[in-house]
Amino acid sequence: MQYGDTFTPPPGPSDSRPVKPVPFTVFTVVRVCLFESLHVYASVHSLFSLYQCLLRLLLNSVDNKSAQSLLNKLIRSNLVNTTNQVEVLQKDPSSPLYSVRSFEELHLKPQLLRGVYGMGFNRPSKIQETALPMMLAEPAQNLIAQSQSGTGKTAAFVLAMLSHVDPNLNHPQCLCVSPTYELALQTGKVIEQMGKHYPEVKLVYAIRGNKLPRGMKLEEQIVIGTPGTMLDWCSKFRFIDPKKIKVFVLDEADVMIATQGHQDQSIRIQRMLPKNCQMLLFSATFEESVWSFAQRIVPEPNIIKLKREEETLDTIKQYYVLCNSKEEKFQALCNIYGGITIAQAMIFCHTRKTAGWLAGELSREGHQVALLSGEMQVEQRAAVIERFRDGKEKVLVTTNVCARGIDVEQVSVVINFDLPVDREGNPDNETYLHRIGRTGRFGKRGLAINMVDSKMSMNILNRIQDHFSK
Ligand SMILES: Nc1ncnc2c1ncn2[C@@H]1O[C@H](COP(=O)(O)OP(=O)(O)OP(=O)(O)O)[C@@H](O)[C@H]1O
Repeated sequence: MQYGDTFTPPPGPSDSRPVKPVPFTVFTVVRVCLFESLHVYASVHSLFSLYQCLLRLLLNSVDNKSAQSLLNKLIRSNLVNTTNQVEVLQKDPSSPLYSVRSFEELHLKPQLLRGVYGMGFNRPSKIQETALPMMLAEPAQNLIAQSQSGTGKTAAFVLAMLSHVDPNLNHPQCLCVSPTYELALQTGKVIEQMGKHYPEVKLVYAIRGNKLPRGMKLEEQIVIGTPGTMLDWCSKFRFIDPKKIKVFVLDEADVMIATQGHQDQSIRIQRMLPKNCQMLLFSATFEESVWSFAQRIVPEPNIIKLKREEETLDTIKQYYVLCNSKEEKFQALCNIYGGITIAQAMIFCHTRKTAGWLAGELSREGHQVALLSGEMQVEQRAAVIERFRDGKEKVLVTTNVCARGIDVEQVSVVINFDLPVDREGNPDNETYLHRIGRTGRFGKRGLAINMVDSKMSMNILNRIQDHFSK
């Protein structure tokens, strides 16, 4: 058994965004140094422990208890001090959570400021402090924005929508298009939480299953949904008058274009909107295809883009475990099961079949796991995610259906039981990034474990490493 630690020091200050650095006070430097030393100690210690744990597995002295207790230590050391860590990261110019401003300085409405603080947000993240002034400017400015998974994009555009809405007008004014039913519901929840003290603003979901009577005109100011239903509501059923829309948000653009039909539907919605409607597009990754889609849909945009090496988060440690077969991967997983369930874990498989098999085998071993895969009804999928979010299940076995956007704060471990590959068997770098981004949300520490079972999968992992230069 071998391990690969891809941890590299955080990159230097980014020049890709117009952020003014603040002078570091002695106090800040001392705090950061102290934190970093503790962090390095914890990392070295953790690495050593993981190495031992993996070595034991290799030597086939599969001693469940000690392997588990070592991994437990590793994971615990990654779970402590998260609040402190977020605070430190928000003061570190190289962090995506860095901020020189407070929410007060962003001139939010008082009701929204209360909503933000009520959610426990102390300071904006980099994407929030950079994007919000552009999104709230008059006249409206368009934006194409990239930021790493879990750095606060959703919160940013939700704030923008809530800021622009006129609560005295009872018709849709903001449309937000998400690639999946689950993501639409999740964003809706953020709108509800953030708009808690702004009850005049109402929200409706344009998602499959939400059937409205013919001829109805919506009174809610914000509509959030998936592209197909949103398009029907704007054109076929005319529940929405697209000419009255002020803000159009396209979330997870990379996922959107990966789904058959979503790209065209989004473009058709956009074509119905007035010229002065504000267009906002967000994505965690920007391959060439996403980029050209973004430019088609967002005219004259402001652009916030990351450099390639900034795409992965340094708060997520990435390892790999070498095995020889699917069964060996399963055995290795059983050995570390106690560790991964200290908090919550997501296990990604390439196919529904493997996910079903793995969930079945883990259950037979007496482990309590949840299974989420594409063939389930959307309502069933939402219920599984809800149970997982409430912590009723500690482990979720899934396919790529859950790789993107799902925000469950307590996920501290992501396991790639199968590495992500595209239809041609090439590494799927974007999916890799989205999968590991389910952990390490907003500065929390996370662990990603990749299971390698052949020369071919080792080659794929190496290519993923090369792609991100990490
Ligand atoms: N300023 C903030 N302070 C503290 N927590 C925050 C802040 N902004 C967002 N969060 C929290 O961080 C987590 C990730 O935020 P969010 O879902 O907005 O990120 P995202 O960039 O949209 O992620 P993804 O790319 O995976 O969709 C959420 O749990 C959110 O509540």
